[in-house]
Amino acid sequence: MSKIPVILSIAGSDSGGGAGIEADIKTIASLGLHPACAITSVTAQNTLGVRSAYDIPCNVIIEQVDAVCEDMDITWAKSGMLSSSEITSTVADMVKKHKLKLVVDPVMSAEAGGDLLRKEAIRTLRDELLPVAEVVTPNINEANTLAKMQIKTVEDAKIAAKVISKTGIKYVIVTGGHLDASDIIYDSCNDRYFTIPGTFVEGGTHGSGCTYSSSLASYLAKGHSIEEAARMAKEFVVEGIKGSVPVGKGVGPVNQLAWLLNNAERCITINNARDGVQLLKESNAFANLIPEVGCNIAMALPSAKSPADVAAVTGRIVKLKNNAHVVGDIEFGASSHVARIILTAMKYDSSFKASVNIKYSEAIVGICREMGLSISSFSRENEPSDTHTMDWGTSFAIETFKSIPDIIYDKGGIGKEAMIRIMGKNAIDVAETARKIAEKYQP
Ligand SMILES: Cc1ncc(COP(=O)(O)O)c(N)n1
Repeated sequence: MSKIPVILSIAGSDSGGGAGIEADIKTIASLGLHPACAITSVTAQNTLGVRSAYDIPCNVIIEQVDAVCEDMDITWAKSGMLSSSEITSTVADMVKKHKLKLVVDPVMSAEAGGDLLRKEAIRTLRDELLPVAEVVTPNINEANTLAKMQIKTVEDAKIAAKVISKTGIKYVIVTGGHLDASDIIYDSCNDRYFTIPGTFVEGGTHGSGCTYSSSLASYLAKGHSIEEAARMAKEFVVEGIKGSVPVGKGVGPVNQLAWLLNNAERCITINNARDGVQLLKESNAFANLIPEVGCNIAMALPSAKSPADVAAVTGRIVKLKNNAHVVGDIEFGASSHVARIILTAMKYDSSFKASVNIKYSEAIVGICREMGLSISSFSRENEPSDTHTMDWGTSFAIETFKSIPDIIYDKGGIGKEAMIRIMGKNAIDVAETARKIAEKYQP
């Protein structure tokens, strides 16, 4: 059995389940690593703010860290809420004792309101904890406090990162949720900066700092460079913010499982497209249905919004010596034509996530009719000038039929090959239909 890294989170508990230890455990587990934890404070908290906090006695924090470090092989840890100078100092001692590589999230207050750090502990954080840590991940407000600055621009954030690095820490990452959404990394060993670009996204952000720092520690534990880990951690948080669901009356919590679920959906979708392609490849007759321009089979993610969310064959499927020849791999964003057809159909019925285009002939349409498939069509001559043919044509055929038909065809136009599209719920279904049509077709 191969071992998986264990990440130790030394942080406070959020009874609301959005931030703190609860966020860290979900994040680390989602990334396939084992989360261990040492609780520093128990907060009575919800999405509206912190009601109270009970600090765990230092000896109990020490016992928790000793217990897991003496048993498990732990290299990377992260710290979150360390409310007092004593707790901060204790954690610094434990980091040294167990030779932990530490990512520090310098938690100071809860986003929804409530201080989580006593003022006098800021000095201990700066003087004792940062010198023994690897990375610190302040947001703009935290960077202002640590660097004693008022950051207004990305240039200011760079200066602040360098100021904070004077504590002796290797990397300072100023997260940019308040500036232009990019994150600034300062590497003090090599005196260089990296910028991780980003765009603002809508969604719940409670727990975003905790989620970022624990995903960063996880990616570092997996062996990624600081730049790679920071890019991937940002992506993890962005998916969590986009995927957040409101669970209270205040600031919505980041959904730490969104990244994992999206990944699972992507695997399911790619595998389905791959199985569909395999069916077409194995069919002896399918090559006879391949149009001059080639064909593609595509399968969309359930939440697909653009061709980037649709898996298809990168170089289409072409006819080569009477065989179906698959050119390239199956990837997201590989099709624009078939992807647009699916995206349009999904606006009417989101369960129709797949399509394959095949050659048009009256005989083939006749076979479809005999097979009992529902059929609709559009004519390129009627297309308004300001539209995209596949968006308009698919909509037209669906609206005339009053639901999504199995088959949408058009007879082509000047320089445009006539085409049939098979519509379906997944790539295996549409490939099966294509195979059955092919078996009945005598070219
Ligand atoms: C126990 C604990 N740790 C950290 C945070 C900060 O998270 P946020 O700033 O998103 O509220 C929190 N609210 N509670």
